[in-house]
Order: sequence, then C-alpha cells, then structure tokens
Amino acid sequence: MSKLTGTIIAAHGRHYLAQAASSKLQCVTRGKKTDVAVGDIVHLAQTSPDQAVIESIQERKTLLYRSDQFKSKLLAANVTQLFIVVATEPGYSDDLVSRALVAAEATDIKAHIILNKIDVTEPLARTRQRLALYAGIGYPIHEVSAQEAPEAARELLLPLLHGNSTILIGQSGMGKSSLVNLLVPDADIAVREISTALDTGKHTTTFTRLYQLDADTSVIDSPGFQEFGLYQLTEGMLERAFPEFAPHLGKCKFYNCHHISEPQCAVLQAVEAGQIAPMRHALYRQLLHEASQKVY
Ligand SMILES: Nc1nc2c(ncn2[C@@H]2O[C@H](COP(=O)(O)OP(=O)(O)OP(=O)(O)O)[C@@H](O)[C@H]2O)c(=O)[nH]1
Ligand SMILES: [Zn+2]
Repeated sequence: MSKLTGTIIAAHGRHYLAQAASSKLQCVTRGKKTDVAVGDIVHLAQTSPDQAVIESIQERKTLLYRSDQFKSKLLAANVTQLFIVVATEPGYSDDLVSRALVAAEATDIKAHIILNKIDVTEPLARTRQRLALYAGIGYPIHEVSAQEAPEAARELLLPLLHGNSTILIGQSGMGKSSLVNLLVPDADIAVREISTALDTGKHTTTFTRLYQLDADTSVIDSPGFQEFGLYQLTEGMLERAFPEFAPHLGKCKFYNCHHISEPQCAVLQAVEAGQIAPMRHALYRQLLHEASQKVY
C-alpha cells in the first residue's frame, strides 16, 4: 500500500474524493469518522489505482462550519476567504448574508460580498442601498454581471482569488454557478468527473467541491444554502464577530454585559443612535439565543 498526500476536493455523505498528484482517488475514512472536510489535506493509504483510505488529516489553518441545535456540519477546511454571492434579483436574505459574515469573522477569514446581475437595472439602486450597510461595516462589495459582462467579472475577481482558497456561498438563483463557470476553466467537466467518481448521479449541485486553479489558488463551490445555524459560537465569539460592535465593547456599565437589555449598555446605545443597524443587533440577539440552545 503506498502512502500519499492529497487534498479533499469533494465530499458526499461519507464518501470523499481526494486529488493526489494527478489522480483522483475515492476515499473512505477508518471506522465511522466523518470529520473530513473539503479542503482538508489528508494522508492516504492507497488501496487500488483509484481508491484510498484516509489515515489522518493534516492540521487545519481554518475550519468553516455551521451547526444546528444537535450537530455541526463542516463546510470547508483551510479556506482563507469567503465570497458571498448576492444578486439584484431574486432578492437575497440579510439574515443569511449576515450569518455568513459572522461565520467568516469567527473563523478569522476575509469576507467579500459579490453583487451579481447588475445588468438588471430596475432593482439595482435598491439593492445597492441595502448593501450599503455592509460596506459601512467595512466589507468590500464587488459588482459584476456574470451574464452581460463576463470578462469584466473575471478581471475584477481573478486577482482577488489569487493566492487564496476561496469558498463561494449564496442562495439559490444568485448566479453562483455562473460565476464559478467564469472563474474556473472547465468547471463543468470537473463536476462531471467528480460526480461520476463519487457516484452522485445527477445531484451535481448537492455537494461541495474544490477546484485547484494553481498551486496556491483554489475555489470551493458549496451548494446553495437556505439555513446557516451558528449554534457553535460562544457569547465572546459572537460579540467579536460583529465588527461594528468593536468601538463600543468594554464601554458598557457592566463588564459582563450581554448587550441585550442591560442599562447603560454601549452597544444598545449605539443601536439607538443609529450607529449599529437594528437588523444586525437582532441577529446578534438571535445567535446568542441559538448558542444557549446547543445540546451537544
Ligand atoms: N440577468 C442576469 N442573469 C444572470 C446573471 N448571472 C446568472 N444569471 C441567471 O440567474 C439564474 C441563476 O443562475 P445560476 O448560476 O444557476 O445560479 P446559482 O446561484 O448557482 O443557483 P443554484 O444553481 O440554484 O444554486 C440563471 O437563470 C442565470 O442565467 C447575470 O449576471 N445577469
Ligand atoms: Zn452592553
């Protein structure tokens, strides 16, 4: 049995696909372990020309995950930045965008918002206005039209990808697949290869996959998400995951203030004064509630 090092490029249930040098290997874990994520660097024992067993996972630089009350789900390992794809239409959910931003902050990775479909002009002004909230907090917003101006989109986004491992997330219909196809040469061929190897049939968009663009650049496409639980975050992580809270932290009357209903809370005062968006504070409150519901 030969030993190899590879990168997990797709995960489907307990089946994984690793890229090791130029070959793609179907992998399983030992026992019932399921803690492998796309983006993991793994040490493999090859058992046949196209199969291997995952022996160990190399220490991760980052691990992005979401969770509900009962369990957590690994999204991707070793990512350095998150692209959140939104569009002029259909409308996007601020709740999901903010949850993704919170996850990025908690993982200590950069987050960018990509506004796609700017060719749809009717809702454009309104969408920009909604996104101004995030620009105000400091998140970069990049405007593209994957369909009408693909070259411009590539010119804008490719330099941002360079040297990073970027995960793209977005609700269904935002144009994430269109963007991946622009940014990743032969993405569709890669997806077909991966789904054949993993035997996922037609469910090509139900699993997360990684495309290696060059030695130090990769793009991870994750299926459209409708929920983004963050039950795993602790109170301390949560208050720091809202960058706009930062100037106010440590200024509350009570040093252990939860910023929920305490008197002379600097965060609540900032909400009152219009310095923190009520929607963001409401999400903070909701996430704090979720954190307290965790049962694992
Ligand atoms: N007008 C316009 N339409 C676009 C643009 N980009 C994508 N679309 C359209 O938006 C729809 C959704 O695009 P996809 O790329 O499939 O979106 P997705 O976010 O991957 O959606 P799922 O596959 O459902 O996860 C398609 O009908 C695309 O043709 C754009 O820049 N402008
Ligand atoms: Zn407070």
